[in-house]
Amino acid sequence: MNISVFGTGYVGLVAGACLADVGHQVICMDINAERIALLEAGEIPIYEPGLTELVAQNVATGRLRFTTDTAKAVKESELLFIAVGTPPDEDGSADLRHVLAVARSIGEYMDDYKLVIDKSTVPVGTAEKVQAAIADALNARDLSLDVDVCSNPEFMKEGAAIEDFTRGARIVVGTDSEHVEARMRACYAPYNRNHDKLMFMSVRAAELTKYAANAMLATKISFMNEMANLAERLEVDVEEVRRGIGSDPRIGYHFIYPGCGYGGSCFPKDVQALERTAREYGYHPALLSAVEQVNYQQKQTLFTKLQRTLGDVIGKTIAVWGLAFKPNTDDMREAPSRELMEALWAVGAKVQAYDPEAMAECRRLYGDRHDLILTFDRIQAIKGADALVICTEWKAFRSVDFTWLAGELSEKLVIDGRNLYDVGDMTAAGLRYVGVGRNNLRLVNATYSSGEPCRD
Ligand SMILES: NC(=O)C1=CN([C@@H]2O[C@H](COP(=O)(O)OP(=O)(O)OC[C@H]3O[C@@H](n4cnc5c(N)ncnc54)[C@H](O)[C@@H]3O)[C@@H](O)[C@H]2O)C=CC1
Ligand SMILES: O=C(O)[C@H]1O[C@H](OP(=O)(O)OP(=O)(O)OC[C@H]2O[C@@H](n3ccc(=O)[nH]c3=O)[C@H](O)[C@@H]2O)[C@H](O)[C@@H](O)[C@@H]1O
Repeated sequence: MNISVFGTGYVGLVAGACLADVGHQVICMDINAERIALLEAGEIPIYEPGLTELVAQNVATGRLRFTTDTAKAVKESELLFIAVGTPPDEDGSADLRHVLAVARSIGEYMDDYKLVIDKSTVPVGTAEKVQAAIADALNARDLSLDVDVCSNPEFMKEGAAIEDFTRGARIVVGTDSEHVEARMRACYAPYNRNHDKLMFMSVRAAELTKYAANAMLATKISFMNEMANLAERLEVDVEEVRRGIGSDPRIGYHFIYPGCGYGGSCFPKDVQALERTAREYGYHPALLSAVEQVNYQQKQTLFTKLQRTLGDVIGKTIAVWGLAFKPNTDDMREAPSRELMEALWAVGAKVQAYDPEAMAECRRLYGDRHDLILTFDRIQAIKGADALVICTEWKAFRSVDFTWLAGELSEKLVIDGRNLYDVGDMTAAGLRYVGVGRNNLRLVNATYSSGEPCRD
């Protein structure tokens, strides 16, 4: 099939490359000329495991092409995927500017039937707005052409995006048209061989399914972070509780890892946008507000724990391991590391940071500043530091020589935002170790008693 994908970000580029890989003819279009030039030169603007090879292979076969030419992308394909960003607007709702700009361009350039597929995460009712924007542009040209709009939300995770796209649990399509159903079945047939993963539903249900999925996952995380904060006060190790509840298949082990708060480009913005939608429709979303509130509080936990254990962080040098919002990506959008570093800088502390993939992104975000040193490796980040804080659970951080670490850090303090280590091993090496919900803040600081203040 001839497919165009608008937007070559995490979703558009992965979707485009995967669809080309199963035999479709794909054009990836972006208004960012620099990005397209990079892609045409064989460079990938983001870090996503396996993507460089997948793009190269499919460009070589001629099935994957890049362009900044909107008219070409509209005219040459029947299936038009919209995969542009939907960032939060000032009031927290999803900003549909980019989605509707693509819709207008489709109406401006189409000259035969098109099936428009909303892959971006968009609020309930957006497909109708996309249809209206296309119709307006067609009217302005005095044309009446058939066009269908369906919803096909994406559930991939960064760092495992190719695997998720090609072997995801389900493919949700919102449509009430038999023709659209047939075309979408044909498009996804290569991924649908073993069992039927395609789920057809109403357009509005598909749009809400995407937000409900992200909100449910964010709720699990905030719930577990709340348990961690409680466990700390009850002198319980939350990791034991995690194993205890995860073993119940009704709960499961996924997304119950306590930590320093969820980040990334989606959970924060999608929970906020769903909350906004609820309010718009006269419903008070008590649970969603609490999920957000717990996460806001959790993102401060690393700095609070540092302050509580060190007393004062002014003038200290803090080593930070992990800058990306999660492992296997270079994405630092809403990353807990940013909250920590900005809080440290505000009180006059220095940061020595290392991340296997996000160093360039960190430099792009913060530029050259005297209180940020990006080191060549994780070892260099420790040299001359007073304490270590772990923000991202990259595999390479899992095995460490604790005795060496205790010898290097002047305060012998490790704040572990991802609970990577065993409390006993760390203390045996002479380290003061503070995890999240690990019942050990009291051990490292006798003055700690009342816990962190609750945010109203
Ligand atoms: N990042 C992720 O893992 C996932 C994201 N999503 C959703 O998918 C959508 C896209 O997300 P990302 O790929 O992360 O965004 P992104 O910000 O990485 O990329 C968006 C791209 O769209 C381009 N763009 C903007 N306006 C355009 C236009 N008029 N025509 C063509 N290109 C245009 C931008 O230049 C940019 O390259 C969002 O709605 C997001 O919520 C859904 C599932 C996973
Ligand atoms: O809509 C989206 O963009 C995507 O959002 C998430 O994917 P992503 O943000 O890439 O990454 P996740 O693995 O879900 O992690 C999100 C955040 O939650 C945190 N997390 C995750 C799991 C957990 O148990 N604990 C926890 O704190 C991670 O550290 C990270 O900061 C969803 O998992 C995807 O299904 C969805 O498609």
